[in-house]
Amino acid sequence: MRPWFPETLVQPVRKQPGSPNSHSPETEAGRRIMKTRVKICGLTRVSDIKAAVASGADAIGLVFYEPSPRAVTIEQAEVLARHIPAFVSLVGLFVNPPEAQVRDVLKRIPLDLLQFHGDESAGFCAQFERRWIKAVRVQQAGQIEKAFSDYYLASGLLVDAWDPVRFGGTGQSFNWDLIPPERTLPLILAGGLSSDNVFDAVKKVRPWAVDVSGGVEKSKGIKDIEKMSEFIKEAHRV
Ligand SMILES: O=C(O)c1ccccc1N[C@@H]1O[C@H](COP(=O)(O)O)[C@@H](O)[C@H]1O
Repeated sequence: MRPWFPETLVQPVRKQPGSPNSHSPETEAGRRIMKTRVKICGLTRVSDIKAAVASGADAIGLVFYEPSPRAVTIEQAEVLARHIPAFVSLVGLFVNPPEAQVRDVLKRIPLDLLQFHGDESAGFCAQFERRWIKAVRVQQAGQIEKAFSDYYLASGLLVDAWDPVRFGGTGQSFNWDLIPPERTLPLILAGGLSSDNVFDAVKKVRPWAVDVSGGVEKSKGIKDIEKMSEFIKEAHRV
């Protein structure tokens, strides 16, 4: 298994002969230099997008899954997308979508990344000529290792809590001990994160990025400016 690590993003640090790779996140140098990326998901208002960007969000997620209380229409998304500045990524979240739905959204919304949060196959995810990440709803040991292999063409693997009814956005966390330390793709940690636990989560899991929805809301689909700002501060404090 070829471990994934963004070596180009880490300042080269001279390595002592015989010491571990100084570019690894497990080393002191890696720890000092890595900044955990933050995605805020499920925004429905321009004012929330502006606040998330001003707080330092690296990515904004729009939900194209109708049963979600955070879902937006293509028309709403067109307006929201105009407020995403350069160097902030716009992510479109789908759950088991018909192929035509993804294509319709892509025709009108300048998405940087597709997030597939259902039971989509790797072949399905890879057909849109757009970078994509795959969510795994973690229930048992070994599932994440298998997903690293099944979805090796993804730009990242998102790990979220499993729920018998809902596909995500549940506000529930899961057992982080099930996350393997060896990773072949950038790992995005999600599920029940908030400013209360994101520091511990980043410290323990050392993810490439964190993704939050419910933990920074006032009510479903309505974000709380203070909570977003506090969340990003805490994620970067590690
Ligand atoms: O946000 C939603 O409504 C949603 C609906 C269906 C699938 C995924 C959804 N959101 C994603 O779920 C995780 C965890 O969210 P939370 O922080 O626990 O509320 C996150 O990756 C969202 O992008």
